[in-house]
Amino acid sequence: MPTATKKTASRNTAPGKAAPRKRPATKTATAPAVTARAKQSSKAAGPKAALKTFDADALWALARVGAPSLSPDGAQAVVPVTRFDMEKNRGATSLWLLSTLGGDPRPLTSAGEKDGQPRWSPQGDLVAFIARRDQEGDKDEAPQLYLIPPDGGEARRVTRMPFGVEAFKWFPDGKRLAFVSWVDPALRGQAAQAERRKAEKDRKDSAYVTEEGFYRFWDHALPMGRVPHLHVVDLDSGKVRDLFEGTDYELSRAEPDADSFDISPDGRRIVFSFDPNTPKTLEHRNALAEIEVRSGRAQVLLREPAWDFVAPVYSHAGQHIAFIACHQGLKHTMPQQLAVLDTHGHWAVLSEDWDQEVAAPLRWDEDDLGVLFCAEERGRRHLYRFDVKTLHAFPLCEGGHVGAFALEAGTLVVLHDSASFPPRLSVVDREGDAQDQVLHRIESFNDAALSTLAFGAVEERWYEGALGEPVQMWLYYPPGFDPKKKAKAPLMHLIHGGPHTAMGDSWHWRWNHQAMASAGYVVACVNYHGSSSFGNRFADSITGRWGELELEDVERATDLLLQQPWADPKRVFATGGSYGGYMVAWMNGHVPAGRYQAYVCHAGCYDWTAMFANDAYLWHAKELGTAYWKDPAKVASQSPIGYAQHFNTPTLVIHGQLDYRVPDAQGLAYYNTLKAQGIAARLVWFPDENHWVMKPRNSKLWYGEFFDWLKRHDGAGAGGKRRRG
Ligand SMILES: CSCC[C@H](NC=O)C(=O)N[C@@H](Cc1ccccc1)C(=O)O
Repeated sequence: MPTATKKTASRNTAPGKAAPRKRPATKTATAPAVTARAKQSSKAAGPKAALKTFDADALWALARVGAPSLSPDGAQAVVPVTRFDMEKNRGATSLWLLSTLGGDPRPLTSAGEKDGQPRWSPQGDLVAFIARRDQEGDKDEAPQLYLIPPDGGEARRVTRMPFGVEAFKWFPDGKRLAFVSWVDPALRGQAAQAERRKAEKDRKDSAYVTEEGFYRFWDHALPMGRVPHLHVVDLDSGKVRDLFEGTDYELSRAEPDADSFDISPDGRRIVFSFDPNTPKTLEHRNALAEIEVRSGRAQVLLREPAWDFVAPVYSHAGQHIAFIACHQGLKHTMPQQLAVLDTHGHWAVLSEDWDQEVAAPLRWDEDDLGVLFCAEERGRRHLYRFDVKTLHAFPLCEGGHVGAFALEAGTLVVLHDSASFPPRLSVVDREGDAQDQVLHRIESFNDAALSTLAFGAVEERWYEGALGEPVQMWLYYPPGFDPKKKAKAPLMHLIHGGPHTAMGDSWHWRWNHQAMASAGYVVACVNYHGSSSFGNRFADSITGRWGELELEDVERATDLLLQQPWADPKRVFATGGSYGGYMVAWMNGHVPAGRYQAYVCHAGCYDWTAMFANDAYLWHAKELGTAYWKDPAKVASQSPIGYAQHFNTPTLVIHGQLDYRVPDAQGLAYYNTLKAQGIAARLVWFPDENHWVMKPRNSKLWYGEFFDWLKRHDGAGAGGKRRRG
């Protein structure tokens, strides 16, 4: 399994359409030198050892490999690796060094610390990373920047930012770092910020008071009165300068990361994306500005009210800036496109004729004639090189799912996963023909564990969905599934969120398809109308009529699957998270009793009017086609709450209190409504989880509750009847 040389997923062709364009097959080659660690472990597993069931424990026992950074010569990669301890209910991230030529991995920092976002210095002599450490009795109150030589030694703390460090990049001279920290924009100097930090800490009252339109995000309140500024630290002196001090500039308040700015190759300028509007909202369109590092003078490079501009990166020659442009003024679902700005202020969208969404980060190829980025395509995610002259996108590495990449001195490394293996690192062989794409594995952190586990087959299917249009569905089968066997198999829809996301041949740490299939279910993931990766028309098709086409797509899939001889009509379930949770609540109000034996609704959207309490309240109004005060009936007609009188199916409702994307009142209102009507329902409410369940023990409980609920309603009883809770 871990060193598979072929794709696990088979595919059929979209009905009424030409076969998907021919693309190179991905092959995975064994790394030039297999590590001793991998050798030992596969020996321990033994060729005939019985394979174990892939369950929550096995899922959490796997190492989680993060995005790589390459040494300037491309010979080594540094990566964060997180391991969890179910017993202790926590994880630890440490940094590992991997040779891109083959060889044993080497720990750079020791486990027990949360060391993240490693970046190799341009000279190759240091690795910088962000950590919160207790070093020689000196404990960080917030994450700080650290440096460590790649050949070992102690890590050195380089910042003591009162409010911590979020993200950073190296200056080309290797002597400075640019980084993000949230500060009070009214104050000057680090001492004043430190005072402010103390005042925040000593505060005895606790109210959050604001006049901002954007004040909470995902699972946290934004700092009151503080905003993200770009800073520079000089590594020799430790001196820190706030580049935005005394200006109105700030980076995005929605988790500003290292993609929101870039340093010019001569180190003199920094380009960044910012929201030029006041007050800020999550829905504003960003502009691009550039700051001269020495003088601190900033100027707006590009601002177009109808466009959102993010993720700028300089070309190697410094003559061009590639960035992501999204024409939201035209339509809020417009795709993110690749654009380039030159030194004369001319800019152009390059990927206009390419019906795929460009994802950050962007990276100029070494010849400055192409830009590398990842993009989804029909339930997969590939790494592309977009040629800026021919405007042609060429896949450099096909997923599965390519999550991240790094390029240095001709060495291209990808972090990629599939339905059958978690994220792993490989070197992409760029020599030769793409038809014969070869990946060289450079680590084997999970190979031993995976070799002891049973995984089922994965299949891509196309069928005629709503509007008579082709719809893609992925089927994950239980290990050893034999369609010819007499015993019937239960069927489970796993409905994705978004709605503008997609499920496919990828690994999922929270809703793991294989873990669900391993429990005996044939898991169906329908990429319903509205899903991303099938072009803008498909994504936009549900605007103003949420629920309608998606339901038809799911229902048609159920019809199709129930025709299979192996399908057990008494054990049909639908589960989903977030927008997928919305879908199962919608199904409860629209599908006749008995069709599905039970639902699981995780963090589901239930009432689009009350959803105005969430952090993205302006976004769903656009998706629904109106705001509730303008056309309450239209909003109600797209809300499951409007169909409560038709609810009929037992439902497990799960929600986290720290969920600001879909506030837990949504789940509680749904649960209370089911209870009030005497419909079987169970609530799993986490006081310490957000939109996702992130803690090992909570996740294990989640899987247990999930499967118990389906088992309890698996058709032996009164399918279709209302059941008393
Ligand atoms: C700028 S907000 C993006 C919302 C995002 N959708 C992506 O397609 C999302 O978080 N979706 C939630 C569900 C949701 C839908 C509408 C409003 C709030 C939440 C999800 O499914 O994860």
